[in-house]
Amino acid sequence: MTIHTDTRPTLNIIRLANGQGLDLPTYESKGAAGMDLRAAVDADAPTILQPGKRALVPTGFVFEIPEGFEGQVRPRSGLAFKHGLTCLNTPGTIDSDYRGEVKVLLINLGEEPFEITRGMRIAQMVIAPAIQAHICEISEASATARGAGGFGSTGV
Ligand SMILES: O=c1ccn([C@H]2C[C@H](O)[C@@H](COP(=O)(O)OP(=O)(O)OP(=O)(O)O)O2)c(=O)[nH]1
Ligand SMILES: [Mg+2]
Repeated sequence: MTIHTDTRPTLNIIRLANGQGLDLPTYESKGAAGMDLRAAVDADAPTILQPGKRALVPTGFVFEIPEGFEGQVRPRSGLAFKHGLTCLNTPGTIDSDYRGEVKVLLINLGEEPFEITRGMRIAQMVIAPAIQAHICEISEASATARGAGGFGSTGV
């Protein structure tokens, strides 16, 4: 017998005035890691992103990320592949104590202007565990086989 229990954390979200009528963020498949975020730009005034330019695109929602987790805002590969559209600060970090509107910092690395219309799925957000470390200054780092070797020190 299989006992199914829903162990997913709850994500409370608050719809803002500019989010009225927008679909909620959605997991587009059963196993999708990220929920797609939609552009809450004005329906009558799409954002035109010129090549090389960036824009902070509103999503229309406040997300109450559960304590012990973060939201990671990441690009959608289809938009990146087809149009060169990506998130400049990827992954964007949404703190669990942030109570402002989640926004997506998009940049057009393609050759053509890109039109961002209302409701367009512009990015995705992954909910991931995030722990805070106890930060403790000490005088000397402990010895390891790697030591200070990095940046290719183990070869190719
Ligand atoms: O893509 C992003 C990245 C951040 N944020 C919001 C949520 C996050 O909790 C807050 C702060 O982000 P971050 O710590 O990356 O920016 P900062 O430059 O360090 O700003 P702050 O001094 O406010 O922490 O901004 C977004 O809406 N979208
Ligand atoms: Mg910060």
